Amino acid sequence: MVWESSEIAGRANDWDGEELRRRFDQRLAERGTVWASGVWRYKELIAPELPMESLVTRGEGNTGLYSLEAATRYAGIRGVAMKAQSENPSGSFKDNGMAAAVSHGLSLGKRIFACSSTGNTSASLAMYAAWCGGSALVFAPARNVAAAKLLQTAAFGGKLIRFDGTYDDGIVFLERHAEELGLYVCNSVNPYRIEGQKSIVFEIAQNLGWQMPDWIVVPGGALSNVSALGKGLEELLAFGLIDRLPRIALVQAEGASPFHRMVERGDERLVPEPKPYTRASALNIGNPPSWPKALRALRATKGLTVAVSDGEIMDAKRIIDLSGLGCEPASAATLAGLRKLAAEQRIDKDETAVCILTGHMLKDTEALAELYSAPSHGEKQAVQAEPLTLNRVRTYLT
Ligand SMILES: Cc1ncc(COP(=O)(O)O)c(C=O)c1O
Ligand SMILES: N[C@@H](CCOP(=O)(O)O)C(=O)O
Repeated sequence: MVWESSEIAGRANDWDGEELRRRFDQRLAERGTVWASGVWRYKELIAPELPMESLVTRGEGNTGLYSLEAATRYAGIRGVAMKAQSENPSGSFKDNGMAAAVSHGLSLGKRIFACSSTGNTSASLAMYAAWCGGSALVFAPARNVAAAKLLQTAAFGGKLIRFDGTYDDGIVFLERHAEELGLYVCNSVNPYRIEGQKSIVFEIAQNLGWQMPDWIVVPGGALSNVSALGKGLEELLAFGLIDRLPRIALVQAEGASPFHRMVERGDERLVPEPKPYTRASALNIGNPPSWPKALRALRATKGLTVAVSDGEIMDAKRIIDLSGLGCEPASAATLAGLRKLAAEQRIDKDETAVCILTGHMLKDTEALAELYSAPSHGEKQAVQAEPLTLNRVRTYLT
């Protein structure tokens, strides 16, 4: 069973917030056990019904929360911190939700897990499937995906089926055929993905001594993450673990922004984008399945949406990369969006924000090549085999 927020809130009396806080703090020290997982530490709020023996963990979560001076200056607000989900074992935020979905599948006796993916969901799924001795079947678009993510998926033993179409087409296929094929679907249409991903805001709250920033900024594609973070925040408040809700800012890429357009127009229904395209390939999604949940999250937190161009995304990525943290393009949409929202005075200069850095910089090596392989310091070719001389080195110090 998966609880809806209202049911969770209704059960708030079953657990005392103080007692939960004490347990969660105590479990931080339990290294080497399942409680050390940044997901299962919060089991009571994620999947209380799952038997302990079906819980899978690769030590997901426990990711860093970093204040970034350069990002703060770039956004032009009081303070910006980055929650580095890139530090997860497969290198993206997907691990938080995938640990929960695969554990639920195992509890039902499932062994063949499947997903449609632009590459991060599949890498995460393949990793957990391998870890628990199951197998992963992955549908991935033939174009506009980052090669490293699919190689990572294959390296974990995932079986890849590349197809002509987008993530959205893969989801439609799974909806039609998963049952007859005996596949356990681990996309974020699976509610356990959302339950697991809530732990990202649980960790932020715990990290900050149960005080929240003014804003949580998240990139949006399929809209699973914004839905999960909104649900998690509502639950933290219902259990008395935090005393006020931060607002959510959802950032989409202009070429794949059907949800932002819907919110901007005040529509009640999402009109899918048939040919989504953005350089931030993880966000190439035109028909996000979780849009009703995302709308709820936005309303509950008095949130807002914004769309940014690929140029703005890549510019913000440089700031994050050169700060020493690094991320893939989709994650940099957060900082690009924050800067735009501050410039438009929709976010106050005196406010603070935590951006969810969803994926590791090595996930998209094509983006790294685009941004950084250009010759620097007047050298014709950075990789040319020139002799190493003092004069040459000095040009790099100017
Ligand atoms: C790195 C990265 N960032 C952001 C997103 C978007 O998250 P969501 O699809 O949950 O909206 C994805 C893909 O889902 C992703 O892989
Ligand atoms: N970027 C995602 C696409 C969304 O997938 P889902 O896990 O929310 O279904 C990916 O990495 O595939």
